[in-house]
Amino acid sequence: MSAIRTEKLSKYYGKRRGVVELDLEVHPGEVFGFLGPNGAGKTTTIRVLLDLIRPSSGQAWVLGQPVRGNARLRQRIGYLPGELSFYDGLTGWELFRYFGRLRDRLDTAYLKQLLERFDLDPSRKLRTLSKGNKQKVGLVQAFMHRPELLILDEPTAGLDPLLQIEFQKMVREVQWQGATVFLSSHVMGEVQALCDRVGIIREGRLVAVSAIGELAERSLRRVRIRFDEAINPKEWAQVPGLKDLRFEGDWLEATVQGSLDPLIKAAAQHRVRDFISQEPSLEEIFLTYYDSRSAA
Ligand SMILES: Nc1ncnc2c1ncn2[C@@H]1O[C@H](COP(=O)(O)OP(=O)(O)OP(=O)(O)O)[C@@H](O)[C@H]1O
Repeated sequence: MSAIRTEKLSKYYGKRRGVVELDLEVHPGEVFGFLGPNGAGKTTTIRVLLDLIRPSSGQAWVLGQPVRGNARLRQRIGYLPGELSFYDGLTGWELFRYFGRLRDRLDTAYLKQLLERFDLDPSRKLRTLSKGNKQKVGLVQAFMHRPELLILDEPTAGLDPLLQIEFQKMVREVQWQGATVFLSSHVMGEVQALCDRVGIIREGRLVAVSAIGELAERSLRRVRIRFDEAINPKEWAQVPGLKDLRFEGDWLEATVQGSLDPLIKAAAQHRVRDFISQEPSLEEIFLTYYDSRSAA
């Protein structure tokens, strides 16, 4: 059983594209990052998964069940919306009690523990809270019933760095306890730190799904090699996968696409004194991927 599955899922708002023929699969127990620029279709996908909007065509399943008209599924999902403003007139407590009633479950001890972890005062009306504090309310309500699946739309938007770390700890804990986490994000560092796999969505279409490590392998990395002697530039022109070659005395610098192997084999013909390979950040990976797709 998949935690989330969509099949040829499309959503149009009139003529405007939301998402197009999305085939998505999230495995139970994984943390899956859903990445894409503004307007790519992340929120649209999430809203379909929660049955808040209906797709134009295609289907979606959550925890093995069709999402359509399946209100009971919501009790098993923790959802952090991008915007909580709908509940502005309530205090934190009122909101938590309201959700407790909706879900038929309120574990006050666990709730208090979450409030403490997120350093949140639940007695204030949501309207009076800063963006960061509102986000904390949203996170607490998403986690408080220990859901099997968490669907989080931009979970750390507005959180300070310490709370971002606390959030990451929470995600790891619930994953350890068996939950699945699906999160949309622009924050590459967070995705890199947390996610097992990522899906990249662009203009409504899923353009890549990959384990974080594999994504890194496919992308560019900057390499610097220092040799024991000055080197001859001509020798390197034929090495596959090298771009932007630069030579400075006994240093060679290059951008490598794909496998490092040809470069390492060529370098091994000489005495190597130093070798520096810079792991691409997810941001670079992302840009590389987008650039190569748009050039194609
Ligand atoms: N209610 C709506 N009516 C019309 N168009 C919409 C509506 N909601 C979304 N769209 C359009 O659908 C596309 C996908 O939007 P969506 O909000 O899903 O993207 P997103 O990836 O979540 O972006 P962001 O990161 O900015 O939240 C966009 O072109 C957007 O303008």
